[in-house]
Amino acid sequence: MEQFSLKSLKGKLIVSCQALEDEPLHSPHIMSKMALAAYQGGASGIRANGYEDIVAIKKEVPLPVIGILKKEYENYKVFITPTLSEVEKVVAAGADMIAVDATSRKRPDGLDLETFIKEIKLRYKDLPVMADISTIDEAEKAEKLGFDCISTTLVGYTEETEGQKLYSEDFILLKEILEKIKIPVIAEGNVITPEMAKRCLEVGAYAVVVGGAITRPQQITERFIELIKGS
Ligand SMILES: CC(=O)N[C@H](C=O)[C@@H](O)[C@H](O)[C@H](O)COP(=O)(O)O
Repeated sequence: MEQFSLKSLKGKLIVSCQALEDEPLHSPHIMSKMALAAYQGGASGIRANGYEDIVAIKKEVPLPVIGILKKEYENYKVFITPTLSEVEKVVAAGADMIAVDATSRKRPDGLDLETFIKEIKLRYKDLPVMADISTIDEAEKAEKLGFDCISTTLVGYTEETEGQKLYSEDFILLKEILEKIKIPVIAEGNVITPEMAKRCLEVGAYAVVVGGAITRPQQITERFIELIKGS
């Protein structure tokens, strides 16, 4: 595959293919087939978690992979590619871009975000790095620190943004971030319908990531159940 360029994702759908250990579809083989299905459906990129899943997906589809490694450290809330050790594994797996937690929360290795991104850029000069954020302040900081793009992945998943959904008030937070940020802003998190994905792009998102609504059948089933119960 030719050298990855972020431009290939402009205006496009990225499908997140993830199943954690406690989920029924947890398996690199299954995730690689999910990625293949997403590819056949027209996805332009894949977001994937963990060394084995990334390796399997890279073998299965000719699409760029945004790699992460979710790891929980005791007493820390940061879990998406939290330290350089996880970064190293995601890069070794062959990810075309990596995504890391870029919130203002404390990191398990004690590095501040500035040192963390500097170190990543020093070690992997040409590797694009996506900042997973939850607030406008975090997006602004990430842009200043030299991240290549922003993703709204953590909106609603930090203390500060608890209860918030990306789609709240017709994507108001996304619009506010877009007003302030010049680097590409990717809409991600709780985009659960094709209409919502379209709306993200309409308001100016560079690309849109959809996960559970495509690749987590338990979530899809729950949505049906929620609607039909009581009928
Ligand atoms: C908060 C968190 O852990 N987000 C993760 C980040 O990689 C994934 O579990 C999500 O599936 C992904 O962000 C896409 O979002 P959604 O599945 O809502 O379309």
